[in-house]
Amino acid sequence: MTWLRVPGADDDKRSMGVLGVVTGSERYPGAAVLGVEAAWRTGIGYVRLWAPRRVQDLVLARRPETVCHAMDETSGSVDAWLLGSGQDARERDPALRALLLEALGSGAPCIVDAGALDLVRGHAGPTVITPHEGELMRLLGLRQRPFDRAAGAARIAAELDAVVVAKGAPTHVVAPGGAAVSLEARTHRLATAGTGDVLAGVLGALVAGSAAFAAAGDSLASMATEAVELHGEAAGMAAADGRPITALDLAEQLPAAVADRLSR
Ligand SMILES: NC(=O)C1=CN([C@@H]2O[C@H](COP(=O)(O)OP(=O)(O)OC[C@H]3O[C@@H](n4cnc5c(N)ncnc54)[C@H](OP(=O)(O)O)[C@@H]3O)[C@@H](O)[C@H]2O)[C@@H](O)CC1
Ligand SMILES: Nc1ncnc2c1ncn2[C@@H]1O[C@H](COP(=O)(O)OP(=O)(O)O)[C@@H](O)[C@H]1O
Repeated sequence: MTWLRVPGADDDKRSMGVLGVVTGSERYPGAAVLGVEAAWRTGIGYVRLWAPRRVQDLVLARRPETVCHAMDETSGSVDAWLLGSGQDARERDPALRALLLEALGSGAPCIVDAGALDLVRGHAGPTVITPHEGELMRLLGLRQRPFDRAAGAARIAAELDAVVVAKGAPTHVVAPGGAAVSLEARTHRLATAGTGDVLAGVLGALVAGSAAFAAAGDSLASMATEAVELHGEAAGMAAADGRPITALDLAEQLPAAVADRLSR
């Protein structure tokens, strides 16, 4: 079973999924580059990015096929939203807040990361959140380690009615109803900055590509599981022979990981 889409004669760029992305900031522009790169490399048809000009310029330098919008442009049509990577809620301006709330309230599927996690309670559509351990602690109101990440993820999934991807080693994917899987990546070389931003982009591509025919419920947890698997497989390829990897190395291996999965 795979959520990866292979285009056919009847497909076009829009039918392959339109992902709306609101990520990056003046402080963390690179997170937008990484997420957008990962979405393209996973096989999405169309990526639309809302971001400050500097972030747009950096994304376009790497991925000129991305369609960029100013923060005050109306949202238009997207199949799914990717929100929050490379943002800090404490530094959020009113335009960004309005855009995030509009996306979360739109009813479209949302992937919510990092600096948008504090707004997730306003979500109207099927939603996945991707907290790392520190972000999960914040959502749980915990101040001290150790704690049970799997149990914490299950509590938050039920409370928020959202799929939780609790990143780490292992990564726990928990559906709101409690169904859970734990996934070990092929390599611990993932312990490097920006690899979570890449995961969010992979997930965005899978959800946007699949939203037309499967929006909600268990499907979303299954998409999240496949995204974590693909991410771990691409990492294994990038880290062949134990070599160090950067987040972009990982993103560059995504097409090979996709092809490998489709050939099985
Ligand atoms: N190139 C770019 O643009 C990049 C941009 N990025 C963006 O940067 C933003 C900030 O994200 P962030 O993760 O660096 O810090 P933040 O969310 O403030 O949390 C830190 C607190 O959580 C805790 N903590 C516990 N476990 C942890 C874990 N596994 N990983 C990290 N922290 C963990 C830790 O506690 P400690 O372990 O120190 O006790 C600390 O208290 C975010 O928008 C992200 O998308 C990054 O993706 C990098 C590349
Ligand atoms: N030791 C490890 N072994 C395997 N995977 C890891 C390890 N440390 C981190 N990861 C994975 O790397 C990614 C890091 O994401 P995150 O903490 O959000 O970093 P960033 O915000 O810098 O992108 C997650 O997918 C996480 O599961």
